[in-house]
Amino acid sequence: MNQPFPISELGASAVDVDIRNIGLSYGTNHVLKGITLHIRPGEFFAFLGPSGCGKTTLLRLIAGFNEADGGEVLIGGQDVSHLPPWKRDVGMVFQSYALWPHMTVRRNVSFGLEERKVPRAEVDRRVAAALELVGLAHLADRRPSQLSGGQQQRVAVARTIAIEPKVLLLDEPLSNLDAKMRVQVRRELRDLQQRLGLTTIFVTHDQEEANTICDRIAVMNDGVVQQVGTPMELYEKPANLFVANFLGTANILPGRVVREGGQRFFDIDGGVRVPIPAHVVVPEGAKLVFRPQHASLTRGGAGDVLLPGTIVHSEFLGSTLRYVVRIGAAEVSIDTPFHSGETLHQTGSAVEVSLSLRSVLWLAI
Ligand SMILES: Nc1ncnc2c1ncn2[C@@H]1O[C@H](COP(=O)(O)OP(=O)(O)OP(=O)(O)O)[C@@H](O)[C@H]1O
Repeated sequence: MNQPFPISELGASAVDVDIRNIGLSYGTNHVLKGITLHIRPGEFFAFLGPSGCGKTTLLRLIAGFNEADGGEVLIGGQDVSHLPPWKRDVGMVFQSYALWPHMTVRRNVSFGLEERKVPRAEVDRRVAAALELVGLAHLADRRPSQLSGGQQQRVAVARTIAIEPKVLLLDEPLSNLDAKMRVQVRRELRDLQQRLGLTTIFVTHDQEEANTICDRIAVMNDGVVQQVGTPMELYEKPANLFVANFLGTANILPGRVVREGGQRFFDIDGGVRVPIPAHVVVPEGAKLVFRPQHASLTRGGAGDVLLPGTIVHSEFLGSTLRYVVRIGAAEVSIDTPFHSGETLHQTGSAVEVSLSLRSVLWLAI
């Protein structure tokens, strides 16, 4: 997929997608609860969230396959909320690929163009260009059953970009591929999207997939957008516990803020007390949250926050030592870099978990 891009000047006309206060219910099941998002022109954007949170429903709604109870969808500034799918200029790649089994690869790609009454010479040009772009020109005469999963996925992409959509919608396009193929195809998708400069929305429940290929991510849960940001923003500054947990591993210590003698403390459930410096803001109901790699283990060591604990489990993972440590009533994971000659702390030994206050997140639900 490294050929120069020969299809028309899609990138030059990249459009934005504006989703305004979208609501959708199936009976009493409120699947989308007032979703508002702005996807920038040429952006690779992900809807990320657990199964059932409403991502596919939202994607299908942008495509025109679902109708909202309220709200608007604008593509390139045009309100398409009441237009049928074929009038929206969007292309959707389905999880199942939905290829015609009895047609060759070439016919699968040309079919949609013929249906649209595109002139023959233009069909041939676009099909050749799309197949070239996904690196499948040499397999144009095969049928889908004679292709690997990754190749079938590329046919589905070729068929979609051949219609020259303004927006590309991808519904978990990698989920039917094995782990190795997923990594390869996701790179190809990113590369293709960059060369096309095509506004692309990608649905996934896999944080690694979203992190590696998308510019920005909307993290969704239960029909609500929890946070929008770049992968790094979401990881470093999660807005709440759900986002912290969904993107990477988060250690969560429940407890409560208490005041004694003019000083604030965070009493971790189970009896460990941490002083809270005056300048630190702790929201109502917050828990003490930190990433495994932001802590270290010391015996009488230094750190803004020192939490006494007991080693529950330890593992040597090559470059990293992973510990599970009991602190109060909770268990946390700590990853420390392995230095040559170092030995593991033994299970049952008393340690101190050392944290810098800068790496502590005070997050409520
Ligand atoms: N046609 C439908 N009729 C009734 N309920 C539906 C319909 N389509 C989806 N739902 C419900 O809407 C909710 C959201 O479904 P949706 O497919 O959007 O979730 P998702 O986040 O894409 O999940 P997954 O990752 O499992 O595909 C679910 O509770 C689902 O059961």
